[in-house]
Amino acid sequence: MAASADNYYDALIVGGGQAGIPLAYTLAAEGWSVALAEREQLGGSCVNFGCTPTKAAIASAKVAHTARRAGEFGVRVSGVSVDFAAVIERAAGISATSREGLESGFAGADNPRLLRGHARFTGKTDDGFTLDVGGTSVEARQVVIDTGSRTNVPPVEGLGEVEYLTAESWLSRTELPERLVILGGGYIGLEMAQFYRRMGSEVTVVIGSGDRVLAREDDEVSEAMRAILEDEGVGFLGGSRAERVERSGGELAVTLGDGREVRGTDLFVATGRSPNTDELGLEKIGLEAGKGGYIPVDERLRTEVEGVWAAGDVRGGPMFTHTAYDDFRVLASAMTSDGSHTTDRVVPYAVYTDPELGRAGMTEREAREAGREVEVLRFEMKNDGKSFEIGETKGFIKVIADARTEEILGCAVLASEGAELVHIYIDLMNAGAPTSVLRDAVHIHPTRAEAIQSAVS
Ligand SMILES: Cc1cc2nc3c(=O)[nH]c(=O)nc-3n(C[C@H](O)[C@H](O)[C@H](O)COP(=O)(O)OP(=O)(O)OC[C@H]3O[C@@H](n4cnc5c(N)ncnc54)[C@H](O)[C@@H]3O)c2cc1C
Ligand SMILES: NC(=O)c1ccc[n+]([C@@H]2O[C@H](COP(=O)([O-])OP(=O)(O)OC[C@H]3O[C@@H](n4cnc5c(N)ncnc54)[C@H](O)[C@@H]3O)[C@@H](O)[C@H]2O)c1
Repeated sequence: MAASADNYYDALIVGGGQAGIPLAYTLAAEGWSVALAEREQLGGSCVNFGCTPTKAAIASAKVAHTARRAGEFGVRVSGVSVDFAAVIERAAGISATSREGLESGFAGADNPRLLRGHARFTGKTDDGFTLDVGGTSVEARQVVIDTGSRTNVPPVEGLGEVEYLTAESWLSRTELPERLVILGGGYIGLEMAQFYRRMGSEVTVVIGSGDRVLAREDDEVSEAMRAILEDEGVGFLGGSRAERVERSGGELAVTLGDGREVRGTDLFVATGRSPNTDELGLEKIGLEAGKGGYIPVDERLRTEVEGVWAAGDVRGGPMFTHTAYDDFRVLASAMTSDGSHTTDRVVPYAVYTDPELGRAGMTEREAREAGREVEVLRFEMKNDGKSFEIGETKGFIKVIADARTEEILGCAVLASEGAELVHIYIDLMNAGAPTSVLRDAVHIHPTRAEAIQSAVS
């Protein structure tokens, strides 16, 4: 494919996120003329306010926590205190370094070319699409939508009149909230609850209509996670959504649907994410977003309009960096090769609390609902030698296996470094291997990988 005249491209990628950037380079290397439109910062949610800075901040929280526990290890550390502004500065710095790496890749490059500005469709041509990118008209034969998501602001009365933190804004708050109320008991709510608590804030999480944090997980996982955070002093209110917020004096009062009230100095809204598909001019090309604004795609990430593809958070389904990155591989395969790489995949994920929850596949509830005959295997981390020796005994491992074939259907590793350890199961799942492969293997002693083996032995 030949490079074309100015403002005409073989492919325009809308959004410089986790799928868009690698795809731009891959298509360009295949000889396509490629442009990537980005309205804010390269790297999207993950690099600029999501995975990268949250995990950097969580690392600071772990250091503070470990320093406070030093006495348990016979080490004297006196007067542990947190310089919150420095913690934020470190996290923001790590985020900036990652972003600058992406920026330098595009600097001065002609293919792929970086176009700055909001992109929206303006129409369809005989062999492609026209778009406006920050006031400039652009034409492309194929378009990939990778525009990510934003905080879903719930219909809570008074929310528009008060200041609140979100996933997008937390990095600009350099003063430690004294008493923080978090709306949402999902990934963001829990990770941030433990972070702020370890920094020194008083924290209350309003879970929402249900009573369980991480509502998709099995009851025992949700309950253990809540108990671990309660142990560190995080408060929870479940069973009712927040319905009204008011500021009076220096305080915020959050009223729940059942009349209960929780007060704090600050509010963090973490009630889910909405796809950035409402300002794309999809109607100009006859593409209709589905429920919740997500763009319906097939297993090769084709939308209903030929020549338009969607990747990452906007395509519905799992909203993670690693799934967005795998979407890039699906698209590269579909757009330039035989299309054999599809979204039929084992999807793992982790919640970066301490201990971490590493997860893959079905929960026990999902496996039973799917009619599978299951064997449930469980191992307590307190019974693992290495975990005992290093003082990281919280949590457990749960494996759901097919009772007949021993194939691993799902697993939950709620343990220190659980996000790393779970990969042993993930690789077996991808290989379609039975638990006997792990049972008969020799694992090094003492390691926590022994616990992964003990769970299935
Ligand atoms: C606080 C937080 C923590 C997270 N932690 C993790 C984690 O630990 N692990 C994990 O796997 N996932 C995590 N995620 C999720 C992960 O960040 C997202 O799933 C991932 O970034 C999605 O990638 P994407 O390519 O779909 O979109 P994004 O990376 O968000 O990229 C979309 C880009 O499109 C741009 N854009 C939008 N509309 C337009 C337009 N019209 N024109 C031009 N540009 C546009 C945006 O500015 C943005 O740069 C976290 C998310 C949050 C919010
Ligand atoms: N470690 C990770 O991989 C990671 C970390 C953070 C975010 N993410 C991604 O970001 C997405 C969004 O995370 P999230 O935590 O915002 O969403 P979530 O869907 O995980 O949780 C949303 C929570 O908000 C609650 N809620 C909804 N309305 C409410 C109201 N009015 N009052 C109180 N609570 C209310 C829900 O009951 C639920 O507990 C995740 O699905 C995930 O894909 C991933």
